[in-house]
Amino acid sequence: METSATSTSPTVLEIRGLTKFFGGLAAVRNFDLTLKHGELVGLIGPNGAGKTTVFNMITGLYVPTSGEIFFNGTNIVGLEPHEITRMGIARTFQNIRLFPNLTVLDNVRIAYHPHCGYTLSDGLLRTSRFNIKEKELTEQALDFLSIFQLDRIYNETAKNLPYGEQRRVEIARALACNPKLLLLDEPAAGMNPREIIELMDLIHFIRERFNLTILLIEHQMRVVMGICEWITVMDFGQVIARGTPKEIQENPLVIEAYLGKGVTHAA
Ligand SMILES: Nc1ncnc2c1ncn2[C@@H]1O[C@H](COP(=O)(O)OP(=O)(O)OP(=O)(O)O)[C@@H](O)[C@H]1O
Repeated sequence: METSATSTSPTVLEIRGLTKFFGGLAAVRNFDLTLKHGELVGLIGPNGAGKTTVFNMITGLYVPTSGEIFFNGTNIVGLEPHEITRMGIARTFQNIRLFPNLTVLDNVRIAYHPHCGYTLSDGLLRTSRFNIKEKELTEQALDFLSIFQLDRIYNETAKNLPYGEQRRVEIARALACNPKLLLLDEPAAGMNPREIIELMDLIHFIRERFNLTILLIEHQMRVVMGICEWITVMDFGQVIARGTPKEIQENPLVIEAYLGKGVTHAA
């Protein structure tokens, strides 16, 4: 399978012994993962396996009970979500979290605002600096939208878009933060077959265009098996298998984890 990562690519993310308890429940236990620059890796497992909890710990929404998460060599455990975003980790959510009543353009412009270059008082007083910077921001956001072929619908209200386009806007907004690592949480959920094919092309495209490393949670096996170079499988909070898509499809522990729970689309 085509990959932009090689065995000598630098390590972007290294997770060691990551554990999260909610009361007596070990949602994630002793989780390890290493991502090399440019890799596209899948994280799969039955419902409740602990995948989103891993994402929530990487992005600082949950503080791990124990364990370490190194991003480009820095342990990011204990940092605030906005600090982690600023360091270069972006994510999308299982349920799309756009601002439904804002336009496509404004949804993306928001991602640029921490770097907008004007102060609150500039904004309140509508100074010339505010006007110049806002114009620059709009042009930058429109250029960015054109990369995703979303410029033609820049003025549409987000909630009125078809599901697949909302996902594209959400991915564009995540990339506007200029991340080095992108975490995608079930991007194909709710998509029709045509949207799924477009999504697979988009994920390949953004990896190359933005020189990204991507970690993907996905229940749609067609997507995971079709685009990921490596897959890690979780069940009941623990890693039960790692390997290539082919190895994972043939792994008896994986088949049992899925079939045992009545999910028949794993193989
Ligand atoms: N904030 C929380 N408080 C208590 N329990 C939680 C919390 N978040 C997750 N859990 C529990 O942790 C376990 C793992 O949940 P998680 O959402 O990480 O699974 P998942 O693999 O992402 O599942 P799915 O594929 O259904 O999204 C589940 O039993 C879940 O109920």
